[in-house]
This record gives sequence, C-alpha cells and structure tokens, in this order.
Amino acid sequence: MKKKLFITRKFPAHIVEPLKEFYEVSQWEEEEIVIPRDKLLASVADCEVLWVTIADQVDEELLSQAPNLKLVTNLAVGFNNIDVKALRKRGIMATNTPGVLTNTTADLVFGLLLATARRIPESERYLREGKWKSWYPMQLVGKDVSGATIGIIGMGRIGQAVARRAKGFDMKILYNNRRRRHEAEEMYGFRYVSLEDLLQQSDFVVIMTPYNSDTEGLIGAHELALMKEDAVLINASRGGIIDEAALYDVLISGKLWAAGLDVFEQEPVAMDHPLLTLPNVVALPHIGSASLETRTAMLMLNVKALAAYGQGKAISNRID
Ligand SMILES: NC(=O)C1=CN([C@@H]2O[C@H](COP(=O)(O)OP(=O)(O)OC[C@H]3O[C@@H](n4cnc5c(N)ncnc54)[C@H](OP(=O)(O)O)[C@@H]3O)[C@@H](O)[C@H]2O)C=CC1
Ligand SMILES: O=CC(=O)O
Repeated sequence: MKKKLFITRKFPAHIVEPLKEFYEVSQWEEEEIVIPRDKLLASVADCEVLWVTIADQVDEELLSQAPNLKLVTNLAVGFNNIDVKALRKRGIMATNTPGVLTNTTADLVFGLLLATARRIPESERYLREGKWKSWYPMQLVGKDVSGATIGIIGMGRIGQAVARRAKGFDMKILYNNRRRRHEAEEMYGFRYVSLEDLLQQSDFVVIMTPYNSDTEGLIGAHELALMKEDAVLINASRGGIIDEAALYDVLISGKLWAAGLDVFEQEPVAMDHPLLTLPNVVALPHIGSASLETRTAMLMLNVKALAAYGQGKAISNRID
C-alpha cells in the first residue's frame, strides 16, 4: 500500500506527478489561498507525510490530529512555522530548503536596499501620479550606497551572500552573529562587532537571522534608538524580529531615515497597517526567493526528500 502524502497548496502538476510512484497524493486545490485551519486539521488525520509552506503552522494542535505523521517537508529555509521540539518528541522528521535560495534572496535584499536608499518606488509613484514638473537639485534625493557602512545581523548563508554583494559597492562591512565567522572575516574582510556597535555605526542595517525565541523582538525601541537618524533598516528575514510599532515611531518622528521590508509580523500585512502609510517604507510581499529557477529548485529539493522517504532511503536537509 502506498504512503499517504498531503500537500497544503496546489503545486505545479509536473512537480507533484512523479511522487505518485511512491505516494497516494492529495492536496489543497488552491494555488493562492491558504488552506483553512479546520480543513488542514481534517486532512492530516490519516497522512504519513505532509508538505507545507510557511503559511501553515505545524504545531502541537496539528500533531495531535496526525497520529500517523512521520515526515514534514517545508517549502522554505526558515522553519519558524514548525514546532521542531514537538516533532522531535514524536519522532517526526522535518526537512527544509537551505542553500538553493541563497543567491536569489541576497539579490532581492540588495535590490530592496538600493530601492529604499534611492527612493525608487516613491520616485516611480511620483512620475506616474503626474508630479514630475521639472528637474531640481533636491528632487527625490536619497542616500549613497557606494562606500557606506552596512551592518549585517545574522551572517549565515544569505547574510554572507549579501555581504559579498556589498563588497561590489565598496561598502564597509560589519556583522553580528551568534558565533564568529573567522573564515569569512579573513577571506572577505568582514568585521565582527557587538549588536550595539553595529547599530550605532551602520548606515544600512540588514537583518538575516532565523526567527525563533532568541530573535523575537531583537530590534525593539531600545535598539532602534541606537541607530543613526539617517540610517536605513532592511528586514527580509521574518517580521517578528522587529517591533513594528517601535519602527513606525522612529520612522514617523524622523529618528530613522527609511526601512525596506520584505516580511511582516502578520502576513499578508493588513492594508491599514501604519507602516504602509509612510513614504519612507518600501514594502514587498515576502518575495525573497521568488524567481522561477529558485522556486523550482526549492520544490525539487523537497521532492528529493519526499522521494527518498518514499523509497525508504536516507533524507537530506533534515531540520535538527
Ligand atoms: N524573505 C524571504 O523570502 C526569505 C527569508 N529567509 C529568512 O532568512 C533566514 C536566514 O536564512 P539562511 O541565511 O539560509 O540561514 P542560516 O542558518 O545560514 O543563517 C542564519 C544566521 O543567523 C545567525 N543567528 C542566529 N541567531 C542569531 C542571533 N540571535 N543573533 C545573531 N545571529 C544569529 C546564525 O548564527 P549561527 O551560525 O551561529 O547559528 C546564522 O549565521 C531564514 O531563517 C528565513 O527566516 C530566507 C529565505 C528567503
Ligand atoms: O521566507 C522564506 C524562506 O525560505 O524561509
């Protein structure tokens, strides 16, 4: 008898089809709409393998409804949507998608940094709204990226890929990380500093840590107050790492120059969220890894794990 696999979103048919060799596959038939929680809980009742996106919370409640569950595959590198301790307690394995999205996400982070610094979305709106009447010296002036100091919090795969891009812009690179990256320091000249020093010295602060109990609210009112008034904050990790109310306060009062956000505490972000009222916020709908090549590679990495499990082989990319 084939193992039962449930997929929480409609994924491309050509990706899912080969898995039918090993699995009896069922899936939520919507591409854009998240499966309602009650339907998800009902769907996991008899499945052995569950393929989820970051929109799905795999927690105690879900696990208690899924007595046969053995493997959870996450279509993301970040796995804050999964209660790893609860899985471990039940001997359930989990996998994610590290590495294959590193460059694509770093490209987006750097693009967001440039867009925020040079006010690109605001300038585009200005033109389309018919406000462009002439050229004048202080029109839509932004901040220079070249030669500025960037501080990266979370110097992992993506953080380092962002730093390599920053080197191409002759930026001075500071970083803070849970452990020091001596090799990268020697190879690229990155400088390790305390979080306080990083916040005080950087023109651009980029957050690239995972989201967990250590990083929740890592950047609050106290940390924002340490930043330069003309600095830019970029977050493409997870929304809950920044205190959004405190961020709004410093942006509206001119104590921080601008922010570029690919992620929000609640996603999708509410259209009446205060941060969206500010012209000095560039907001994106969590598109860090969204290139055709990379999304396909992420899906295929999950497929690899699913196929391995289906054949009783060892699974790579296990989340510990
Ligand atoms: N916007 C988007 O679409 C995307 C967002 N992401 C987000 O980016 C995150 C990072 O991905 P990736 O680079 O692959 O992950 P990595 O695990 O390679 O890097 C994370 C880094 O953060 C460091 N870190 C952890 N906790 C802290 C802390 N409290 N203070 C400082 N540094 C810390 C880790 O240090 P150490 O090595 O010592 O543990 C590690 O170097 C993901 O978890 C996800 O949330 C990822 C992809 C796309
Ligand atoms: O946010 C995306 C991820 O891969 O993590």
